[in-house]
Amino acid sequence: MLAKLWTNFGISNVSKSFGNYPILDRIDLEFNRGSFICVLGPSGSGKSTLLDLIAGFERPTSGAIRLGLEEIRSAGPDRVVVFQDVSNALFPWLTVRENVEFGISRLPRAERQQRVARVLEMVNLANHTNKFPSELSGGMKQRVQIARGLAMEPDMLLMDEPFGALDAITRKKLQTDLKSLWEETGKTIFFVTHDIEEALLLATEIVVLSTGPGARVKEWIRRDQIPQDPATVEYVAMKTRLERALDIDEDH
Ligand SMILES: Nc1ncnc2c1ncn2[C@@H]1O[C@H](COP(=O)(O)OP(=O)(O)OP(=O)(O)O)[C@@H](O)[C@H]1O
Repeated sequence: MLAKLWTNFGISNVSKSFGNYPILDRIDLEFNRGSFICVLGPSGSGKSTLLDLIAGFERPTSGAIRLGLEEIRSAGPDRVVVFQDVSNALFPWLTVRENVEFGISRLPRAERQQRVARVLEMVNLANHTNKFPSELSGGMKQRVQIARGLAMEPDMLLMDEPFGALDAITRKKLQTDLKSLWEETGKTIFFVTHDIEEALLLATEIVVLSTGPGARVKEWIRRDQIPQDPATVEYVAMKTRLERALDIDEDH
C-alpha cells in the first residue's frame, strides 16, 4: 500500500457536543506534516475528545479534520493511539515481541520479524523481547506500546498523556527518547499533556484549550516562538504565559 501523500493536517472549525452539552467550540488549527503538537488545557476541557476526533473514534458535530484533502471519517492504521494506561493496552499473556507483532499479524512473517526487530531497537527494548508485561517496569511497558504503534508504520502517533503515570526520572528519559524518535522518524505527533515543561521540551506547536464547556483555542504557540533553552528569560516568560493560559498561577 502506498503511504498517503499529505503535507498538511487541518482541524477546520471543529465543534463537538455530546447531546446538548458542548465540549469543543470551533477549533481551527493547521499543522505541517512532521509537527510535534502538544495540547494543554484544564481538566475536562476536551483534550482527549479532540484526540478521539483525530483518531476517528468520534465524529465532529460540525467542521472537519483533514489529512491533506482527505477528511478523517473513521479510525485507520495511518493513525495509532498510545494511551496512558498501559495495563489495559498490552496483552499480559503475550511477550514483548508478540505484543508488538499483534497489530501487524497479517504481514508476511519475514517482514513482520524485520519490523518488530527494528521498532524494538528504536525504543531500546531489543534485549527484552521474550519478557512478559508483568516482568517490565511502567516505563518499559510504555515503550512496548509505542513500539507496537510504530510497527504499524502510521503517519501519525496520537498520544494521550502517555507518561502521566510514570515517575519523574522515567518520564524524563522517555521524553528525551521520544524526541529522538520523532527526529529520527519524522512522524507527526499529537500529544496531550498537563505538563507545561513537557510541552516546551517536545513541541514544535503548543495549543492551549480554554476551560469548557465549549472549549476554544486559547493559545496557539508556533514553532519559531517556542524557546528551547530553559536557562533563558524567553523560556521563563513562555512558561509564565502558558501557566496564565491554564490559570494554574492563580492557585498559588
Ligand atoms: N462519550 C462521552 N459522552 C459524554 N460526555 C463525554 C464523553 N467523552 C467525554 N465527555 C465529557 O467531555 C468533557 C471533556 O472530556 P475530555 O476527557 O475530552 O477532557 P480532557 O481535557 O481530556 O480532561 P482531562 O485533562 O481530565 O483528561 C468532560 O466533561 C467529559 O465528561
